[in-house]
Amino acid sequence: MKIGFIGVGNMAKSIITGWLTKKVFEPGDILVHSAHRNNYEEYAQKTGVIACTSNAAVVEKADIVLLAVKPFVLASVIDEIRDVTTGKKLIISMASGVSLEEIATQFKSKKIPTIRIMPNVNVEINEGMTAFVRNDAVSDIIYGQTKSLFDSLGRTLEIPEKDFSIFVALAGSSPAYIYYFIDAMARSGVKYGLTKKQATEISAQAVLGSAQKVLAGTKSPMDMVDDVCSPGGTTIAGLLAMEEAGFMTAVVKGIDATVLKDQATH
Ligand SMILES: NC(=O)C1=CN([C@@H]2O[C@H](COP(=O)(O)OP(=O)(O)OC[C@H]3O[C@@H](n4cnc5c(N)ncnc54)[C@H](O)[C@@H]3O)[C@@H](O)[C@H]2O)C=CC1
Ligand SMILES: O=C(O)[C@@H]1CCC=N1
Repeated sequence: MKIGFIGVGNMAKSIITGWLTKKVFEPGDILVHSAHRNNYEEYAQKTGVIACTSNAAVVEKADIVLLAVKPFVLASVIDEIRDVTTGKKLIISMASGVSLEEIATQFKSKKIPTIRIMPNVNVEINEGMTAFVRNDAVSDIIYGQTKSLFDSLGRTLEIPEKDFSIFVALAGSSPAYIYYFIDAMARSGVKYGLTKKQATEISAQAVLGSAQKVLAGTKSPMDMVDDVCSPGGTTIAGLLAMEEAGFMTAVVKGIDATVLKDQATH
């Protein structure tokens, strides 16, 4: 099976790395094309994936085509590939804020099997979180096969399309917020004399262990907060100071802004 990428930016490269690591695809089964010839040709030389000379060539040669361009470019890309896209090709879009209906309108056909996904950059280390929804042209078999390709990149979840905006906030965009939190913790460590490297490792490991404990699912996060807050201790002092600075409100406002921005793309 050949898989093609239109757009070879941050997200496409993260997915390709995740698949090559797990040997889900060989480099020779991956076709790429993007707007910047120097970038994608050099990338193809480095990784062994196949560089195509146009977006249409990717569609002609691939069985599955991932549209990995920014949302505002999607319409012009579909204009370029419409004539070579038949019902035998599976189209996967990861563009935030662009619905399946809008994609079908752009293709001028409801018969193009299309899956909308929302991955995150952590697919690069096979620890991603990817949401899925499909249109009526995608059979159960194709859908199951496609989902298992993404299962190799981390966790996957089928959700209704109406929930994609909140999913973007909680999983697509949130790695940036979590990296930012880790960096803020690390800077505090530097303030107290640690090197940035030490402080970053300490903070990242604390986030990783905490996330794994939440996913283990024995207790709610709030119960675990209580377990760490010894009466009269350091943690409750720190937590209350963070709340005074608006920690919970800052997070919720950030998620609200992400959702609104995603909805504004519709
Ligand atoms: N970066 C992220 O963490 C995530 C991104 N996404 C979605 O993934 C998509 C891609 O995002 P990024 O990889 O971050 O963007 P990017 O800017 O890193 O990459 C975009 C790619 O599209 C190419 N491109 C631009 N115009 C083109 C055209 N006419 N034909 C072919 N290629 C063209 C560029 O050369 C570049 O390789 C977006 O729709 C975004 O919403 C979804 C989830 C997470
Ligand atoms: O910032 C963005 O628009 C994209 C979508 C999710 C992550 N990055």
